[in-house]
Amino acid sequence: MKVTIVGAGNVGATCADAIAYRRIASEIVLLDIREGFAEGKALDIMQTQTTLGFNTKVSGSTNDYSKTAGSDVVVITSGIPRKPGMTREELIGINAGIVKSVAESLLQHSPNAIVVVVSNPMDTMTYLTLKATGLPKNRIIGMGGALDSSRFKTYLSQALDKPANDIHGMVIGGHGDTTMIPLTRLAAYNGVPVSEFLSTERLEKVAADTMVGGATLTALLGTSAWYAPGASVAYLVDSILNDQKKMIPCSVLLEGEYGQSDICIGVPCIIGKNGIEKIVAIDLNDEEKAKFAKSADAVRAMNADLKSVLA
Ligand SMILES: NC(=O)C1=CN([C@@H]2O[C@H](COP(=O)(O)OP(=O)(O)OC[C@H]3O[C@@H](n4cnc5c(N)ncnc54)[C@H](O)[C@@H]3O)[C@@H](O)[C@H]2O)C=CC1
Ligand SMILES: O=C([O-])CC(=O)C(=O)O
Repeated sequence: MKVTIVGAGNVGATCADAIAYRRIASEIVLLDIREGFAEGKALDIMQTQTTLGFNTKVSGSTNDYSKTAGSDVVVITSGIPRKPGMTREELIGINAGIVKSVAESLLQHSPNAIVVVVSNPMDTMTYLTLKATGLPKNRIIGMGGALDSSRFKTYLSQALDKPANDIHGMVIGGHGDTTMIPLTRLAAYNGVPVSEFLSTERLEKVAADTMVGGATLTALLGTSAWYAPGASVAYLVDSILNDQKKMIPCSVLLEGEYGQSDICIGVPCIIGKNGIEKIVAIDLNDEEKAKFAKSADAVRAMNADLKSVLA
């Protein structure tokens, strides 16, 4: 199976590294506009083959899309990351044009690919990709919920002082500092609701830390994060290529689900060889429903800014 990753920067290269190391694909192409950059990252990853023990072929390309031909999955990480103090939404002006042209170029060479959108503001870029390409909704997947949920579980594991892999939890809604909805009511430690172990105040702190998880890292690093984002993309690509049918919160076009239409936003999805195979309707309580409606309003407002790019 062949995976192309556009953008060989922090997130794209980390994603390629994780996919190669975990033997998720047989071939990976990294593509970037920066002369020689993707080739360099690919060569560096290839030189870990014998020490890490994988045989995935990784190659780089400077903007030559013919090398990406016949990809099963394409991942879009091209564009600028935020700097400390910025929101993801502020990136729309530069990233919208990049994401649209990259999506179109990718599909010319891989017309049957499933597209994973990572560039921010991710929900808006997912909607843009859907509108610009006209692909069916199952083939356009926005990656944000997998990452936000992994941060949520990390913060829960720290609060509980229990192993992260014994914890289940999901974050739905927009992939933004104020639009994420960590579902604390449904989070569990080995099947037991986390509210049995943590006070309401502690759970509220976990939720608040999760929502600003990306901003916290951006302040610490001077640019946004890459290890957890790259690993989250690999996790999603694994579920697609190996038809794992994992339930992963992803940004997907809603057509009435969760009371919303004509918007891409994070909801739990079954991810398999056809991309989004099912949107899972979970029974939200009134408070969660209200938060989801508010999150959707904010995400929808951003889509309005795409008018000039989509014209
Ligand atoms: N959805 C999510 O959960 C996450 C999204 N992101 C987003 O991913 C994007 C990438 O972040 P980083 O990798 O940290 O940035 P980066 O700056 O390290 O890498 C971006 C790469 O894109 C390349 N690029 C720019 N325009 C291009 C084009 N037209 N064609 C091909 N390549 C092009 C650049 O040369 C650069 O190498 C940002 O928009 C960031 O906000 C980052 C982390 C998580
Ligand atoms: O915070 C950012 O800008 C990058 C991102 O989406 C994340 O790490 O969640």
